[in-house]
Amino acid sequence: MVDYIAFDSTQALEYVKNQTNFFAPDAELTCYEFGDGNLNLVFRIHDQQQHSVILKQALPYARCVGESWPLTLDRARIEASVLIRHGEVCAQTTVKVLHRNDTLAITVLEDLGHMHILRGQLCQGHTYPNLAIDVADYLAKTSFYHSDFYLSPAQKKALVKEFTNPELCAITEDLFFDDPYHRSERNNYPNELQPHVTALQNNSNLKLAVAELKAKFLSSPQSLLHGDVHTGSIFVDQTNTKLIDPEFGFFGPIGFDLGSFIGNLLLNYCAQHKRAVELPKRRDLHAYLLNSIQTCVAQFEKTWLQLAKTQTRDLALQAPGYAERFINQVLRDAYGFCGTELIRRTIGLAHVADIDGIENLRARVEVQQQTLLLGEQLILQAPQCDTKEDLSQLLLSLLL
Ligand SMILES: Nc1ncnc2c1ncn2[C@@H]1O[C@H](COP(=O)(O)OP(=O)(O)O)[C@@H](O)[C@H]1O
Ligand SMILES: CSC[C@H]1O[C@H](OP(=O)(O)O)[C@H](O)[C@@H]1O
Repeated sequence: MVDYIAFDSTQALEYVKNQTNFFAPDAELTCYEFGDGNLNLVFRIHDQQQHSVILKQALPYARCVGESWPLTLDRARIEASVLIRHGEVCAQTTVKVLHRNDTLAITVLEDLGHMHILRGQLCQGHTYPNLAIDVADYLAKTSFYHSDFYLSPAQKKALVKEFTNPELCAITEDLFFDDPYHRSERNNYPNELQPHVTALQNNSNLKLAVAELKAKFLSSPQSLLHGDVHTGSIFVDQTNTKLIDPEFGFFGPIGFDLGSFIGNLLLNYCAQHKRAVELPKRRDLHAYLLNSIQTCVAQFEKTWLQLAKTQTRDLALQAPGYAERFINQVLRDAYGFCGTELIRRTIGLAHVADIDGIENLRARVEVQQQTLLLGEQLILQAPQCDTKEDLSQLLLSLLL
């Protein structure tokens, strides 16, 4: 067995040439690294006929920080395994794994280069008609089929063990639930925002509500999550949607993935206020984003309940009304987690291009104030909402 080494482009090319059979033996191959995420290397290897594959390799540290932030290579095993499992229940929206090598922390993936990363597209004002339904379908199927409703207790427990992901979960625990609410060296925001950050960090009701959400994240192994459903982890075109990058996957609260997704749509919604977008176009984008959130939540709930009605295997969980009660709580959780995504992307370590791309400082700070306030109110008020209609009303009232 070859020990781990971090590849350069030549080594990535040699690996694909010698250890896989994607290309003919005499193919003339080219390789380059183009990863732009926070954590890993991403290489594209292609021949002269436009056939290509992606080789993703984990580094023993977080790429965005460097060797001072060591990070487990096991994340490559988690990522490939989540993709395979999610692909088994929702192939249409999951990037295909073509090859894996857990020792080298390598996953070879289908190349989605003909599609686009959603975040950049939304920033440019492009819209995708199937996005909301596709993401809802992915979230409903992947979460239902890995939950206690479907798996036997023994299967579920074995999977919870297989997908224990302590180091990556610790990043989420720190960045979502701790750093923004305390002084932390990792926090990152302009001085102009300090009064708002101070108010947020002194809000004891907010901290209590965040504690509830963190406790849920720490100890609710409801299903196998993607763990990082932001708009930079979604490839889109006018017909298809593909999720990538589930290295933060673990058994956690189902609402976390849905909340992260709608949080990222809302970050873009708020940023559109200050982009150089003319009013009619901005209204259209806002309507599209709001409609996508509502459609995604409604479709997620509908698909989940249909699956629960027809495919629940656990006897007690078949009790009439239980699935409805369960999914209602998942939606409340989702809006709360959505609030934590809004806040951590505004003042925490990892920002989003939607906001950071606004060049004018005053305009950017105004958007940051809005995302902080929206996040705060969602976290505080979602637990009081009884139905998805109440949650939707809450969101609409906060966006007025
Ligand atoms: N299957 C793929 N096809 C094409 N490009 C990809 C693929 N997977 C990743 N990429 C590119 O690499 C970038 C970083 O990938 P990502 O999985 O998000 O890395 P990280 O884990 O470091 O965040 C993506 O933004 C995208 O541009
Ligand atoms: C130091 S990890 C910060 C942040 O990065 C991850 O996103 P990605 O790897 O897709 O860029 C994840 O959201 C983490 O919270």
